[in-house]
Amino acid sequence: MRSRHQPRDETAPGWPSVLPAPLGERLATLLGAEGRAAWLAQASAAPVTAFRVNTLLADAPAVLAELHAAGLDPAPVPGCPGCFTVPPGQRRALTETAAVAAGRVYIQTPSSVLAASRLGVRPGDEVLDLAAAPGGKTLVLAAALGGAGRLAAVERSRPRFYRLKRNLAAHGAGWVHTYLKDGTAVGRLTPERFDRVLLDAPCSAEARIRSDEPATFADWGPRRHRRLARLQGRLLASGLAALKPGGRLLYATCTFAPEENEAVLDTAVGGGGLRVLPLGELPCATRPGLTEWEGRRYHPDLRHAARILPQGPWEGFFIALLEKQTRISGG
Ligand SMILES: C[S@@+](CC[C@H](N)C(=O)[O-])C[C@H]1O[C@@H](n2cnc3c(N)ncnc32)[C@H](O)[C@@H]1O
Repeated sequence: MRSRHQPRDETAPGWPSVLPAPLGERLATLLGAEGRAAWLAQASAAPVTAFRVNTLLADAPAVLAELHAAGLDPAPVPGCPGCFTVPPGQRRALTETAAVAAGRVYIQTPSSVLAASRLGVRPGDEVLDLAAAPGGKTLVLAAALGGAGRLAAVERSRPRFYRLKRNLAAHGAGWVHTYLKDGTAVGRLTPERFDRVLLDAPCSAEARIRSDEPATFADWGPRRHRRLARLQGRLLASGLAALKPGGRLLYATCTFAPEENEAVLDTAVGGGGLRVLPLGELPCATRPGLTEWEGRRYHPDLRHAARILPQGPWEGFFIALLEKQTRISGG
């Protein structure tokens, strides 16, 4: 099947004609020529098999011993504690291990683990995961709570909500409070309640495009960016409303589109009362958030956001950490 986007190979040498040509042009601008090549390599190959040891049920040395005994060769992902990869030929064997079946291992890209970790959940926090299914990041947040605090996970899609519940139960996180709900309503229902909010927003998933799976890019284009940006903006406003003053919200997507990232954040940050916090040193290749795109200027602090570049075990991601300012009492 051909994409409805007309290929223009002459403007993007080496770009497969099956993929939308404007996507190739945008990725070159957003990620650089090398970043686009790395994206294309990931889009054209089977995904790297990475996993996280689920510390709610097991610890890394025991799990590694178990996997070695099963004939697997896990290798650590530098800078992502508890994350490992297995060689490409071992994906199936990994999925068939007792460690996966019993929930000691969760197959997940390190970028996803990194995103959830950068929210900085502390034991005792009240935490909200506003778009939670299937629950990979909820599990990271649950582990960070260390048995203290409260975690609420919201999901709008009914089938995905039940998948989330099953996943949490199977991974020792059945205690997480789950809500089948539209996340855009949560801020109004629970204003200023949470210390930490994760918004892993529904997005156009440009980092998950596979050149041999037309469904992953069939709808790609400006109309989809605009539609998703409206939803992302409403979810972000809701998440921020649910945040206590002084609390933090981590905004993440697995897409590169500025319309779904900086533009969404710029609207919120422009409203005042928010800081975009530096993310600190990241263990993977990144590009800073944009402060300008296609003639539109964004808040200068959005440079503190990061695009994780597709490279090795790292999938493309966008992350930004926001802090809601505490109110200054009037004199
Ligand atoms: C990127 S996925 C989340 C992945 C998840 N955080 C993880 O790491 O496993 C986005 C999720 O948001 C859900 N979603 C979409 N619109 C929503 C809404 N209005 N309220 C709550 N969830 C929504 C989607 O069904 C999808 O499950």
